[in-house]
Amino acid sequence: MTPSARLAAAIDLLSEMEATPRRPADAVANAFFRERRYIGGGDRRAVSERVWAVLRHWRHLGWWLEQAGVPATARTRLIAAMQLMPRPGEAPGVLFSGDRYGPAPLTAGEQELAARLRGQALADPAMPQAVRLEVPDWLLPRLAETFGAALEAEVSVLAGEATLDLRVNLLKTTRQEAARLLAEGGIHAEETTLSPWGLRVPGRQPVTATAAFKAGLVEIQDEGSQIVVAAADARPGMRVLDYCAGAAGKTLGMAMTMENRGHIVACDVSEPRLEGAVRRLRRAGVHNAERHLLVPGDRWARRRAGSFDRVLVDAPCTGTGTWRRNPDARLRLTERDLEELTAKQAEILSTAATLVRPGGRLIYATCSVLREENQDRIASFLASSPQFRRAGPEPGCGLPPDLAQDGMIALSPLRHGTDGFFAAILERVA
Ligand SMILES: C[S@@+](CC[C@H](N)C(=O)[O-])C[C@H]1O[C@@H](n2cnc3c(N)ncnc32)[C@H](O)[C@@H]1O
Repeated sequence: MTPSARLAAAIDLLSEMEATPRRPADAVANAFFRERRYIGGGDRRAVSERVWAVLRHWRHLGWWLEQAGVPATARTRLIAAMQLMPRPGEAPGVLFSGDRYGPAPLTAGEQELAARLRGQALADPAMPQAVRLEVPDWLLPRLAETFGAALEAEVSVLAGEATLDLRVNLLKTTRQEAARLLAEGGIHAEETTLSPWGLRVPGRQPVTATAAFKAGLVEIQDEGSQIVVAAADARPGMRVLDYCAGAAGKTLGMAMTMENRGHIVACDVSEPRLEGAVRRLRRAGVHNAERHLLVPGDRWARRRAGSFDRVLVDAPCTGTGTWRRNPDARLRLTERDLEELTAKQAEILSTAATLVRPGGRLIYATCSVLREENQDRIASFLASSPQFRRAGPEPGCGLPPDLAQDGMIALSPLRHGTDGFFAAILERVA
């Protein structure tokens, strides 16, 4: 594709995202490229990169368009992005070429906009703090409550780009051997500092195309998510429940720490997500796991009350800790979503708690950085559940010393280089 044709595709993709604002951007992009198989890998990456740069700086770009009195559309956002985040050798006047596959030439108004923004810095001192930090206005006070004096630094890193982390599957290989095999395929990974099973790959590399990935030796999993697996401390021979298992990201990790021995049940209310687990479990060589779809009125949980050594609740949450990967999620999140999610978290936690055996552990985790979903949720659960108390990590579970404070772990991209993750370790004492 010519640079102009790539820009035209970026305008189309961004327009589709604007037309379906509640849909995650990566789902829109996947569907977009599926319908346009003629767009090859390199072009796809270039188009996505341009669109994601807009998503990452959505509020900055919107602010500038508002100052210019120009409606925000896919075209105007991209013109603003080209002027405020210029790339060498690129100019809207040239790329909006009007040729066969390129976008229509700039209108007089768009030319005026381009001229007005040329040479301006993306961030302006007159911008409100929420715009500067690329967060919804209503959320800023909540983030300030979480991060205190570190607000600006923490949220700026959350707005950056994520690392690519792998969890080595010890059921099949060792960390050294996996790193060696990846290096043979041209991918040089470094050992993670917090997770004992992690490898960090610089930049965007095609890990899923490697023999190591295809053979189930490594799984893509953020280091923070691996730390949740360590906090769960699922050991060989235990009965373990992954209550919100999704496509089994953490089930895979726990099956590994269980050395494939004992029994693990992966539950979820979403059939497609649980379905997604099948291939991953097979690839990883896990054979101590079963899946269970939770349906309304299900008696499954009642029959298994008090029977699990470990219950992990990887709760549905705002995902504020994963904004580096999903910058568009910031735009979709509403106050109402947060209210609904905290209510759901409370309900899930109290049901899941009934499944823990006396002496067993309940691990509550989110990929959120908000107190309401994390520390406050645990405080309110403990206030109404005297049979549980916070517990320290078990020795040998793989967690670095001192990561947990009062049985709780709060990871952030700034302090730990991981996604924002929270985990609380609770023990059933009666
Ligand atoms: C954070 S995701 C889980 C991610 C998964 N554990 C992993 O590591 O890949 C939360 C999951 O909770 C599930 N969920 C939502 N409501 C639920 C409920 N009432 N009971 C159990 N699972 C629920 C969602 O379908 C979603 O898959």
